[in-house]
Amino acid sequence: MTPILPTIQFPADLKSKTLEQLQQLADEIRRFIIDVVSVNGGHLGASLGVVELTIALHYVFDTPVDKLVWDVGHQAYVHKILTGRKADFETNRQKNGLSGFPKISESEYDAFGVGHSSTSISAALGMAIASKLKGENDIQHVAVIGDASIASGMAFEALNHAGVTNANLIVVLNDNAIGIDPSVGALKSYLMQVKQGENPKSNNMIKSLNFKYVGPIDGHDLKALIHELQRLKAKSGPQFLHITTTKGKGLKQAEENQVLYHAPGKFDKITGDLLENNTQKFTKYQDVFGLTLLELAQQNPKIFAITPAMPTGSSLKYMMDQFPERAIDVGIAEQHAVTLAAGISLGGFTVFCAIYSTFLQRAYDQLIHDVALQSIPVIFCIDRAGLVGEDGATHQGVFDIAYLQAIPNLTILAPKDAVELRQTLFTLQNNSKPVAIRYPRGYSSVENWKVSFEKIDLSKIQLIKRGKKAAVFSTGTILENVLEALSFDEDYFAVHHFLQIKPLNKTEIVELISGFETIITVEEGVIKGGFGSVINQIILANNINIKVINLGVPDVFIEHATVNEQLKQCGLDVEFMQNLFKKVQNV
Ligand SMILES: Cc1ncc(C[n+]2csc(CCOP(=O)(O)OP(=O)(O)O)c2C)c(N)n1
Ligand SMILES: CC(=O)[C@@H](O)[C@H](O)COP(=O)(O)O
Ligand SMILES: [Mg+2]
Repeated sequence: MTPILPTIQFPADLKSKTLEQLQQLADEIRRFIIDVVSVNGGHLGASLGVVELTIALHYVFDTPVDKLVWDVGHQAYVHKILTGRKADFETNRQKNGLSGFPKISESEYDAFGVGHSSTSISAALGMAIASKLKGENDIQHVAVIGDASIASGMAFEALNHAGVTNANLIVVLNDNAIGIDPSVGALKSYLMQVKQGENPKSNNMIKSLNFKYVGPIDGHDLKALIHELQRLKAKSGPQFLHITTTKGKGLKQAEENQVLYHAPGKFDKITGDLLENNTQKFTKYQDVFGLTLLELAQQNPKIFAITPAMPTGSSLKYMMDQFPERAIDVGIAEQHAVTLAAGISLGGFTVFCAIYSTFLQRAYDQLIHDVALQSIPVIFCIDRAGLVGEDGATHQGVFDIAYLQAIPNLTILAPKDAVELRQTLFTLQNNSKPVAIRYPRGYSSVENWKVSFEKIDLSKIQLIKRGKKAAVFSTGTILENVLEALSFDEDYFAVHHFLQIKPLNKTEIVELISGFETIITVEEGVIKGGFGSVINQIILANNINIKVINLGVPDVFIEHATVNEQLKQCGLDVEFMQNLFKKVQNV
């Protein structure tokens, strides 16, 4: 058989192909994605599940004039391959390479930038409303959204709005019955019923929101997909196509173990077997959190824990397996998770709410209005805080210190290592105020982190290294880089670790600073409004005449690359810091 993929650069190249050729193309694209992702890593299962859908969409619609908006965008590899980026696909998620998500600046075919979920219907509806206003009545606007993402508040808000418009919006629900972890909630059972034909058409929830509903149809049946999409294209107003697909389709292991193969890392492209990660250092921070919380929950029946859709990613799964009544996944619902935590806390439980730093951005009002304002002692376990690597700008956990800093009543903690994270979790069990603990993506370099529990003084500023002339004020795990960078120094630089970023004891800090010529603050978060900014304010308010250097993430979005490359870009790597320290010391 002559390969089809080499003949395809852009969607226009699809139009002349026969159904059989398009089916062959689907197989070739699957092979191509498996070949590249097995070597580079990245999101696998979601893209393998939408190969036929993506071909059908680009075959039927006239992109980029018709707008195609992917939800989350982790399933858009096929879309990238079909829209002029096949040759660059090997650079996916690498520095200066393709982004792992659709991005307006990368291609005119990427109608909307994504990474966080449940935005697609709002964005596509907005585009559809704009098209109507401009009299562009022939343009279609398609949002492709998964079954886990459509259960989120934003998606519901958009459906509710779309139903009272005459906008040319087509929502394609890609229902594979799983998110990263198994989908949860009542909507999941509803979709199940619809698929099993148990739900009478008159009782269709989507229809009752004024959408024309079609489905469910087999999302791997190219012929059926093309037929339905052609029909929908010719109609106007809000329409809804429900398709069913298999996440990981085409790679046996990915189909059978969908959670693991959501983003499996490197694997054998033939067998699908995962390859060992040789660079791995001891235990992931998420496991230090998840396994410690499990131990605490075994001892303390008052502990309750919540994750919005990341049981595996946050390692809350350990507690969920043993205590399903006290550890729950609420789905992609960060806002709900935060307010729910407040409610359960008021009911007398010690609530740990595990959220990635980047996703907590969604729940800022809930943090302020529902938790901090009422000083409800929820414990936020902020995972993936700092630079996250290949997911890039949409997923960086670099804003939390700055956005939490502004909230009264809230304590912010950033442990220096795995042991301190463990002891912090233990210490906080009887806490009476809201608190946020931030810890990074990736591995701890401490091997024996499972030490006996001990209460620690959270607010104590820790003297890590003595020095006479300059002081480094560091917070969080970036301390490791600071100490490595200072390996040359005997007693010029003092190093202090701030486990507690907020509140700070101003008098203690003023005393600490006195006697030094230079202060260098270091944090793995944005400089503007971060830890360093607060130290600067104290220095200014107290009229202290001292040289100050703030290290942190600069005022730009940090794109995809390895964490080490990103640290370098931000001047937080060992080499940069060492050169800086030497310059300060004048050696
Ligand atoms: C606001 C937000 N919360 C959490 C995530 C993490 N996340 C990425 S993909 C995903 C699951 C999406 O499931 P679904 O919509 O069903 O798509 P599928 O992966 O099954 O194709 C989650 C929870 C996110 N990207 N955005
Ligand atoms: C697309 C998405 O939002 C998630 O799949 C995310 O990439 C997970 O990140 P971690 O790999 O840090 O769990
Ligand atoms: Mg899904």
